[in-house]
Amino acid sequence: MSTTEAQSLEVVTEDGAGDEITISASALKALGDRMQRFLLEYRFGMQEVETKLSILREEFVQTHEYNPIEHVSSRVKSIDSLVRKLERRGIGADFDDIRANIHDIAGVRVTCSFRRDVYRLFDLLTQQDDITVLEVEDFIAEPKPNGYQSLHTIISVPVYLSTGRVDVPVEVQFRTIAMDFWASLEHKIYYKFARQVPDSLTRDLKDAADLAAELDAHMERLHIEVHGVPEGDTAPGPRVFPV
Ligand SMILES: Nc1nc2c(ncn2[C@@H]2O[C@H](COP(=O)(O)OP(=O)(O)OP(=O)(O)O)[C@@H](O)[C@H]2O)c(=O)[nH]1
Ligand SMILES: Nc1ncnc2c1ncn2[C@@H]1O[C@H](COP(=O)(O)OP(=O)(O)OP(=O)(O)O)[C@@H](O)[C@H]1O
Repeated sequence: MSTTEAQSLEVVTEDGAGDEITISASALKALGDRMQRFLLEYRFGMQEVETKLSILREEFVQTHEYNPIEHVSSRVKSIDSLVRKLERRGIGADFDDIRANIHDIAGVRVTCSFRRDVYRLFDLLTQQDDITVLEVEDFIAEPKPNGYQSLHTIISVPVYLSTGRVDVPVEVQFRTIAMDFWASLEHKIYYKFARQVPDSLTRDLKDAADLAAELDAHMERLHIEVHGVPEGDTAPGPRVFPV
């Protein structure tokens, strides 16, 4: 097949109907290449944040003999998930529109030991002078109605490419192990019920989130009883964020 040969593609739309579109193989390849290139910038932004966190973690262990990070996970949003979000928000498939409107294509999740570590790590990351904080949502101070808790921020990180500097938005979610435990299971339940969770289950999930928050507070109290407040810890909890 030549690279310019026209290809007929069957595209299945939301209502299950099939649309026929015709596209040349070279146009298809160019689109694929642009998409890869588009996502690559987000991968680099995500890697920058991962490196910053791993430096903080190592330095913490060396200096304070304490590791406030339980684990870090990250992902670049899949094309499927991105397309679903664009449809949900009524955004067209234009790269500039996607860049301007979707800020969680690169995502990093930092699971900390205790609530105070969540805020401390947030400060240590966001106060670095090559980072710009674009948005903060504190769902720990104000949990979502279903009980979801986490501290979310969208930060912009500079990435230096052969073509120059690009500033890449990265969503960073900070949470404790208990918050992560709840959110992971809730996510599974939510998808099991195709986002239509029965009311009784919603109430049970909220109760479970409250229990997780109590457990966090309890374990943190015990930790402080045994180890005291960590040296240099001046950021124990929620406050007004400068955004
Ligand atoms: N398990 C779970 N995760 C959540 C919940 N709310 C938010 N999240 C996570 O946090 C991310 C960002 O949430 P929001 O700040 O509400 O995001 P948004 O961009 O305003 O809206 P959406 O991403 O469309 O939900 C989501 O993509 C999830 O990964 C929740 O109720 N349960
Ligand atoms: N900031 C993040 N860091 C690390 N993992 C994440 C982050 N955000 C979501 N995830 C995880 O990545 C996986 C894929 O999530 P996906 O991007 O498809 O949807 P979502 O972010 O949960 O929802 P939405 O479509 O509402 O943005 C899920 O397991 C989700 O928990």
